[in-house]
Amino acid sequence: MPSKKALIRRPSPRLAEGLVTHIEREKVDVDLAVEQWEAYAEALRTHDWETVEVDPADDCPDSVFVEDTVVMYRNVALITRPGAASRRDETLGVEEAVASLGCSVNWIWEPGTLDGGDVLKVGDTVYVGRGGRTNAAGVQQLRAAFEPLGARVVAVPVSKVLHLKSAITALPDGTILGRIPQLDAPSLFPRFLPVPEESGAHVVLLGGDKLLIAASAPKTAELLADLGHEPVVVDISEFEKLEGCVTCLSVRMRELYA
Ligand SMILES: NC(=O)NCCC[C@H](N)C(=O)O
Repeated sequence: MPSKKALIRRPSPRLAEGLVTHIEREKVDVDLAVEQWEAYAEALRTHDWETVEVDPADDCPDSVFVEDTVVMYRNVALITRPGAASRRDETLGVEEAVASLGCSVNWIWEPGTLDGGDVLKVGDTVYVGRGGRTNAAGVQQLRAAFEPLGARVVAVPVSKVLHLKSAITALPDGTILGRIPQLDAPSLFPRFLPVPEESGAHVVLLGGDKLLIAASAPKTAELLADLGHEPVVVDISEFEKLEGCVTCLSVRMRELYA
């Protein structure tokens, strides 16, 4: 059944202590981050997504990046086991939230690790990045959870960026957006549109032609508008300092049985 709910999670007051792996640490303005997060949530609501706030996890600096803690396929919520040990407590509140929305709940178990940022769904194809945060057992467990539901799981090596979705996302027609130098195996993706900026590789599909995209990717927004899409621009500079992007601040739930 179609639904338009999006999980979001308010930034922790300790956001500035969030993990940084592939970029230099820069000072994060937490007040500005909260304003940016509120504007992001408002952009979702403006485009008919009902936002559902997971209880805040104030002791978890990276908890705003809620995408990493759960992967949805149909009405099944796969609670992850984040690759970074410091992020594992984030899943508790998320599990409660998805259960209260009526999802079937499944889990990644030790020794598996998987971050939601490594999972890109394009129709029934589920690409999963095997890299710094997601291990082989995590890939196997994802496959076991979703293939019986009709998914085709394609594992992709990821060594150059934090997550698979740091390098690519997909347009509504399935075209993959990204930058070839950030990919280990670009030939795995059948239809590929190179973008002019790194953060241009990240879009959130809002419905119809509308795509949420970061203010740091103006040339990509222009390119996408020129191809008939409607970019909806949000400034997420404070989250980008922590290797976050537009995708990681929400989890869209499109097939709830509510
Ligand atoms: N899915 C995502 O892109 N998540 C971003 C997570 C950033 C966070 N600082 C981390 O390193 O885990």
